[in-house]
Amino acid sequence: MSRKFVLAAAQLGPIAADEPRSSAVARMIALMREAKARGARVVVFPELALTTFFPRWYTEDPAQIDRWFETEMPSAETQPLFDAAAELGIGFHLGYAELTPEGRHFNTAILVDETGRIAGKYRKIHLPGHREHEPWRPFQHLEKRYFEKGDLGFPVFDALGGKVGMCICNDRRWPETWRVLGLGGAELVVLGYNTPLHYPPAPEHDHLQYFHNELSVQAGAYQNGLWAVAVAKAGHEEGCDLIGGTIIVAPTGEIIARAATVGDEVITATVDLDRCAEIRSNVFNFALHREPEDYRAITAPRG
Ligand SMILES: NC(=O)N[C@@H](C(=O)O)c1ccc(O)cc1
Repeated sequence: MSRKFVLAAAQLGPIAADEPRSSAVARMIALMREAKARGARVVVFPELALTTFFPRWYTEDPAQIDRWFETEMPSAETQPLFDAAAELGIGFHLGYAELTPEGRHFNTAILVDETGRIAGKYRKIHLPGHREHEPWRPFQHLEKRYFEKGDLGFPVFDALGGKVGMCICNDRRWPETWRVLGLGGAELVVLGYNTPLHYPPAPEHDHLQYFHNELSVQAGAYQNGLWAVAVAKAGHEEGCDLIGGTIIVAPTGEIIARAATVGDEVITATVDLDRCAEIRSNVFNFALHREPEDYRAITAPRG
């Protein structure tokens, strides 16, 4: 399989609380068709792409929470996305809230290959925000309340003719995420995000939200010599502004495609996985230049 292909990122605009899954899926199928028309082998959708970003609301009622979660994948409502992908012969990445048969809740993403097979699955490890109701905030960020920490590590999968790593949203801000994926051999990292423009604990940083997104993804790509795609759910959603800024980044750290709106939008770029060697055989040749003996502090257990 060729290691050079067109990658599409499909940014989603806001999803209303009362918007049915079927509507979000229809929007994604339209974007998938556009991606295919532009020659894409795979299309990357954001974190929690089937619903509104529900951790912004506090509830103590489990039923109110569980309605945002998927108990099967595909389900009757998401099957059309799988059918469209199989018909078009295109892979996709989808973030969703996962409720397991054992009653466990995860912030999850899957990678589906061109044949419709689930080739990879990841459960978010860095859960941001808080656990209890904090009424002083204009909106909540209750990921620590509604999700368990992921139990699948930072996985790298054989897909798209190469090695694909996965992480989700807040994970992108942590260098450890990227390094573990890089050490796992990832040549492309796919991730989605929901990032509010307003950061209530430090509003003086609001104007830096786009910058910090780019800084994190560009650094992760460059320092590990891999391609990265970061895809937003964006726009004014239930009174909360989410940043856009969907980007595709080369192993050199350069942004080679960028969304121009905060709505539904497809961006594409030609990705050549062989270009990882430009960095990985040189400045970040891990075998030659890494000095793990001196990195013990970052792997020490929490003290
Ligand atoms: N869905 C996410 O993981 N979003 C986070 C992030 O973008 O890191 C995040 C968490 C809390 C905030 O107040 C802002 C942003």
